[in-house]
Amino acid sequence: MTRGRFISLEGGEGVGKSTQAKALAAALRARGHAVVETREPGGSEGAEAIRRLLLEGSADRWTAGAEALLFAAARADHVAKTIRPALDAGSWVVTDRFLDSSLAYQGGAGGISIAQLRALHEVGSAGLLPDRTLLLALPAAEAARRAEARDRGGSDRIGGRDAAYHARVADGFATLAAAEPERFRVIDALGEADAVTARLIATLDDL
Ligand SMILES: Nc1ncnc2c1ncn2[C@@H]1O[C@H](COP(=O)(O)OP(=O)(O)OP(=O)(O)O)[C@@H](O)[C@H]1O
Ligand SMILES: Cc1cn([C@H]2C[C@H](O)[C@@H](COP(=O)(O)O)O2)c(=O)[nH]c1=O
Repeated sequence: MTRGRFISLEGGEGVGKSTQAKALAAALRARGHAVVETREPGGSEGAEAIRRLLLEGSADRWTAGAEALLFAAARADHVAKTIRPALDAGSWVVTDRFLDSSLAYQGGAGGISIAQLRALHEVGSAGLLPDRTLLLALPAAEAARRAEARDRGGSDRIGGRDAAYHARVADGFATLAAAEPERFRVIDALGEADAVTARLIATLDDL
């Protein structure tokens, strides 16, 4: 059995990852692939329970270190219970966020070192990386407009952090993409959703 392909969608709040994860999974299925569509934090029973701990409650519920550990623990369960079994069965896996979200949010924006976050990922998930990471790029004002129209002021613990935090997240993603051009593709997320999906699909030809 040929191992499946592992694709992650990344980017800040409101850039269209969830919309595009669904559309990309549908487009891959239409091409005859078995596809598992998943998300982080979450994607397995244990990780969905940790998601609630991470995204609900007061802003100061966790220290920065505890938050990083919880994301790594959720990812370890997600990888063991959902991602690796699907890849081993030959399915494509499309995930809405993965390790790079921890590197950009808890690392670039939150102050935990990238080396420590990668070490946690090594312990929890044996360092598994996507075959391709699609970073959706959108001007901050448009991303905020879309997120606001969707959430109507009711954002979660992390989405509700201030604009300076989210600007550091965006810078963190850009730095990660520049450092790993083989794995990352930066996709213009402006325009109609269908046009964005076509851009995403075009970056997967070699896989
Ligand atoms: N190409 C698009 N043009 C206009 N609106 C869009 C487009 N893609 C998605 N949206 C809308 O923007 C909002 C945010 O999209 P979505 O939830 O997919 O983003 P996200 O990156 O997953 O956000 P978050 O990380 O905050 O959950 C949704 O209301 C969605 O319907
Ligand atoms: C995986 C991951 C996520 N986050 C943050 C990013 C968002 O604010 C939330 C998830 O919400 P979404 O609507 O499902 O995108 O969690 C993070 O800070 N670190 C991570 O590793």
